[in-house]
Amino acid sequence: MKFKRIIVIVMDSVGAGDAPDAAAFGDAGADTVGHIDARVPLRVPNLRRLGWGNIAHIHREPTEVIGSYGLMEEQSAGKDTTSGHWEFMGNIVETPFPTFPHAFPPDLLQAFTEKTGYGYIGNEIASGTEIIERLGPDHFRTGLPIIYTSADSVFQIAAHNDVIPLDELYRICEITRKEVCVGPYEVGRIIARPFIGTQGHFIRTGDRRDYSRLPKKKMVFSYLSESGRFVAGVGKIGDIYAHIGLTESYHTGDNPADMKALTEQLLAHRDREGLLMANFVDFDSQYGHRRNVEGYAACIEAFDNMLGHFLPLVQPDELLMITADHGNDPTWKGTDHTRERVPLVVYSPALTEAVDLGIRKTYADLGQTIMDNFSLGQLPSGTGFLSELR
Ligand SMILES: O=P(O)(O)O[C@H]1O[C@H](CO)[C@@H](O)[C@H]1O
Ligand SMILES: [Mn+2]
Ligand SMILES: [Mn+2]
Repeated sequence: MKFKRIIVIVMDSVGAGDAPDAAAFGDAGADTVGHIDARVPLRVPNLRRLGWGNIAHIHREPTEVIGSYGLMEEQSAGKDTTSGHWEFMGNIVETPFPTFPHAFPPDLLQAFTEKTGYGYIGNEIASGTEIIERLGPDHFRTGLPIIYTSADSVFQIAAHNDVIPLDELYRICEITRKEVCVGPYEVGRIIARPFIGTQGHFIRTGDRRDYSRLPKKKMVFSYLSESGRFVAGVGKIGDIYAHIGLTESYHTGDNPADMKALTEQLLAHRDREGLLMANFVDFDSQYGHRRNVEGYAACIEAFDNMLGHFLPLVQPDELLMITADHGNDPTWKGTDHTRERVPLVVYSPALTEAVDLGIRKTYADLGQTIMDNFSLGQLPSGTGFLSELR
């Protein structure tokens, strides 16, 4: 069976239990959904209907399953958003992007100052909400951007909108992307982290921007758009794929805005063939990194509720796939991502059986399924599951 449109939703960081290689990442035993459900039994009737009860470690509830379901393992040498998303679309990241466990070296910071004209404060491994509160007074006093990183390959630049206007922050990030973080310092992403509010009550805004490094391998988006299909990204998708191969991009601020844009774009593309892909980032940025179990649980339940309104819109010539890019167990040590298998559920009203898709050996199986659906050939990695669907 083939479909006219494929819809991919990435629940950012919603992992389903430690991957076989989790120990190498210090994450043996991590389980984002399982540990949340153990603390806050999840009410997720729609995800259950799609098969979540068979793949995530959640409490039992009698449910009629109408979706096909499986787990996917990441092959890429990294557990960040970029490597996960690129692998979905056929680009396994073999050489890890550079990380800075001791913060950024002096020559890199010197280049930052020379190229952008700005000094900096910070230069730490930090959690973004914590560092802006701690360095807020310094930031206002000096007018300098706050620079920090994490276990991920990221160069994050935070600034209050009243200290460095948004356009200026974006300009600094663009220069950092093109001229500072180059060569051995070519990080996965430069991230603009604008915030507003007053000391003790700072709020990071939805104007965050991710500046991805350029992928060196061709991915599914390009095959699709070169064959005349539309490729519409919602949320961070455009940024994550460095805006390559997309025909349209709809940047959003939060999960409800993602669902609104996704719904609007689905309805707007009913006469076309192509791909609609959305990243829902709140799970990760608002709750996973903050190690907020209750908030994470509520966010999953709110997503499930929105999904309940979205599912009836999906037509028989459309295929919906819902997955995640890595874990971020809110009960785990630290504040970073966790190496986990990710859940995969697949739904179309045209399908009549709930098929167990098993444990997929690479996220690229998702992209190869899209390639097969549109007869676009074979990616360097990935085994499509289109022919397994019933
Ligand atoms: O603590 P905050 O600023 O949310 O940063 C987090 O967000 C980054 C990108 O997902 C991660 O690398 C992690 O550092
Ligand atoms: Mn992510
Ligand atoms: Mn993250």
